[in-house]
Amino acid sequence: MAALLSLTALALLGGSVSAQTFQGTAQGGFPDCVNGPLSNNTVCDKSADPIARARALVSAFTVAEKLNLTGNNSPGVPRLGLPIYQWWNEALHGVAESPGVTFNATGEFRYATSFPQPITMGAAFDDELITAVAEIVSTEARAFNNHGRAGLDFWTPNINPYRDPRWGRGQETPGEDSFHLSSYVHALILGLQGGEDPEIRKVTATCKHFAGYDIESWNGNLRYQNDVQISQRDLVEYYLPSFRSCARDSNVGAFMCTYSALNGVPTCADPWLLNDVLREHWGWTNEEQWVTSDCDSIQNIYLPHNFSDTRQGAAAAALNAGTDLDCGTYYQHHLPQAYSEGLINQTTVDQSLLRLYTSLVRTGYFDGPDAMYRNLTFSDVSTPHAQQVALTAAEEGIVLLKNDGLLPLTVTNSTKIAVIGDWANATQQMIGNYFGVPPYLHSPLYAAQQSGAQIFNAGGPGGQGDPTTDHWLPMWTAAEKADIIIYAGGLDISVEAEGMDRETIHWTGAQLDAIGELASYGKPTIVAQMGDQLDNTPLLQNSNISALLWGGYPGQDGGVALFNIITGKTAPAGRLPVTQYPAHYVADIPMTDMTLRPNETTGSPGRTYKWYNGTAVFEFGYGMHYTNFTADVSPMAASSYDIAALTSNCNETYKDKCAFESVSVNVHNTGSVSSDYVTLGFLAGQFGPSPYPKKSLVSYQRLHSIAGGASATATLNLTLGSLARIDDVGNTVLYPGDYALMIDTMPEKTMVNFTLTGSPVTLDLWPQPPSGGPTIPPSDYFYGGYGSRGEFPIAATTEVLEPEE
Ligand SMILES: O=[N+]([O-])c1ccc(O[C@@H]2O[C@@H](CO)[C@H](O)[C@H]2O)cc1
Repeated sequence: MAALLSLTALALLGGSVSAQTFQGTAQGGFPDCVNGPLSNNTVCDKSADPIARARALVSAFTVAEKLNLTGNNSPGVPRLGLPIYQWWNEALHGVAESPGVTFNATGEFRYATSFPQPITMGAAFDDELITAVAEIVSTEARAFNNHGRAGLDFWTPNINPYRDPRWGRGQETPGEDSFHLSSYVHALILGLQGGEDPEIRKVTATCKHFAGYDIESWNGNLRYQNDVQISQRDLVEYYLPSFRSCARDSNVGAFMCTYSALNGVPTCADPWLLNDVLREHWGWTNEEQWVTSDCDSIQNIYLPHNFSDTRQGAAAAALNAGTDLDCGTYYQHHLPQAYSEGLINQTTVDQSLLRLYTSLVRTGYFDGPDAMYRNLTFSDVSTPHAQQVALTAAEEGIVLLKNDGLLPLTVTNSTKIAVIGDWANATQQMIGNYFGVPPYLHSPLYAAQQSGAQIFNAGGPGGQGDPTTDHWLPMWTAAEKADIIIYAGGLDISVEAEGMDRETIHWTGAQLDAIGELASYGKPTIVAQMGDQLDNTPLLQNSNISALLWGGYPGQDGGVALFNIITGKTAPAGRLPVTQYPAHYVADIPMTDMTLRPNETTGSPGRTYKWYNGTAVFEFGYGMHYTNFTADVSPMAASSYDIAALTSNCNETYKDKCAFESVSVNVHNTGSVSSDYVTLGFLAGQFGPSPYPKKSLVSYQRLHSIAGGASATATLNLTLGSLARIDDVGNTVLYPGDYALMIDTMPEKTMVNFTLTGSPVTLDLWPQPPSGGPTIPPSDYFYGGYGSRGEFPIAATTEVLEPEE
């Protein structure tokens, strides 16, 4: 009879299998490659090829052991001295609490650096910053791993584009633009994994959620159940580029599929998506890189998707499609049955385990105590450098949206400032979701108090819905005593988070009432809008509000960053990474409409800056400075280019990666304040299939500290892919037509025109799904069979089947 072991029992097993074990932690330490049972196995031979090493290990497992190694709670193989291993580790914006990551209550490893949420770091438009952040995260992750407090793979980044302003997890992403996401994620993976293709991978990053996942719970549509309908054109143009960047261009170690189904097929059971697109079309290797399910999404293939009639059928469908690891227990429970029924074979199981263990080999897991990164300790965590980068990341991501000249604020000992609002004394709010324990949390109030000014503080109106006003009096008292009023408020993760989409993008609760009354004092008033975007129209229309800043979730030093910007210690240069829509947008289009272009039949006004046909409150890319800039583009090499010549001169395997032109942009600071400047390059033109995007971001570069009166040069590298558009079936095509390159936004600072001549050329032929596209009409967004068995949800079991030997 097969024995059932509880996870607790499995965790205890670690003590008997591992050379180094860490009592009370989720990880089992490293295998003993010197004296342990594996010491003569090739997996312990550092000079052997990583794949051969992993293959030797996998061939030492029995079938029962193999099947039991397919869940995130890996029990290891005690008889071989293979320790338990927890694959589920998180590090969205710093090493984060998760099943595989544990923080100590006191002493060493009680904290890790907590950077801003990606939505704030996205606003920095600074890829070098992102690599620097990721290098710190991976260093700290390694230090945690060395002490049994984290694994070696991390389920980050979340790079689903922030398509709809209601999405509760938009804060986890760098924004709405697919080119921006692709560039950002490349920089991030470089820092997390320790290079393009390092001999020893620092940590394995995981691009999630592949693909088309961006609804939590909206109008009864749950993420576990949704069957999103996306055309091939929209997939290639918008939903997939960031994932292509991960797989094809950044060599990321792992992917995660989604809870939802895409065009009728749950993504974790979709061989077209996981094999034809990911592995074959994007050249993601078969032996080294693995796909994990989302947590319990294998179970969702059975229910509520009803994609398989049996539980073992659901598990087999996922494994056979290319989902190598189950975050959950469905594989461990049901693959034995699937195996005995012949639904899966050993070759497929071996392939998945080979991918998983090659990834551990690549991180030096079997290389002993002298391996690279093993010397990292708690002294490498939260270093002065890490603290500085966390502050810089927050400063770079803050966006100035309105300023009548009040900012930067001069602060002296006699300045009287009221710091009011639900975010005035924000601590935990600043780090959003997927957090660890930060070394400190410096609130706006803390930062204001450090400035030497006289500070009067009051909490806010209870911004997320408190209907009472009996605690409002301190707001008026503080405002009356002060000369300047700062209101810090907005959203927090009590209303936007995983499992929770928003219904409104209005300011929440009674905040507008409170802000309006504060502004009516007639004193200079500044609003810091935190959390994700809200319709700020009322604040723009109120002439008593002098300045408005957006800060998102700015991390452990967010308050200091905000105050540094307000006082001009640091000049603002962040740009909105998403469109700020008017509040009626959410009534104009259901969240479940995945289409991007305006549509007269459905009434959709379109999505993102590329297609929205209404008037945005603030455009994607908007951001003010404390100075003025001009930007002049150097002439292109030609005014007309022949498509045939461009493509025949291109020797890349993937033609869209071929260089087109490097455009120099001379940026001149015409004011007196030293400031960063984000150079955004957009391409526009009426070519390819209509309706055309209004413009598309094709390159960006953040220039640093340009002194007043000085100039700096940005280089915008354009590729053939920058010029291409996507046809109706997803092919990437270069079309003849008139093109315009624009710098900056609102208003464009400069424009260069050029022409492409000749016949269209396909740069990338898209692999069609077997069905040839969506089978469900766009009006029927969701799978009809939801809950038809009446069994959903099934509680996840905490027991793991240990098959017989
Ligand atoms: O059961 N839980 O505690 C639990 C917690 C988080 C959770 O979310 C999923 O797990 C994350 C794994 O990285 C994915 O990004 C997210 O979709 C799914 C399940």
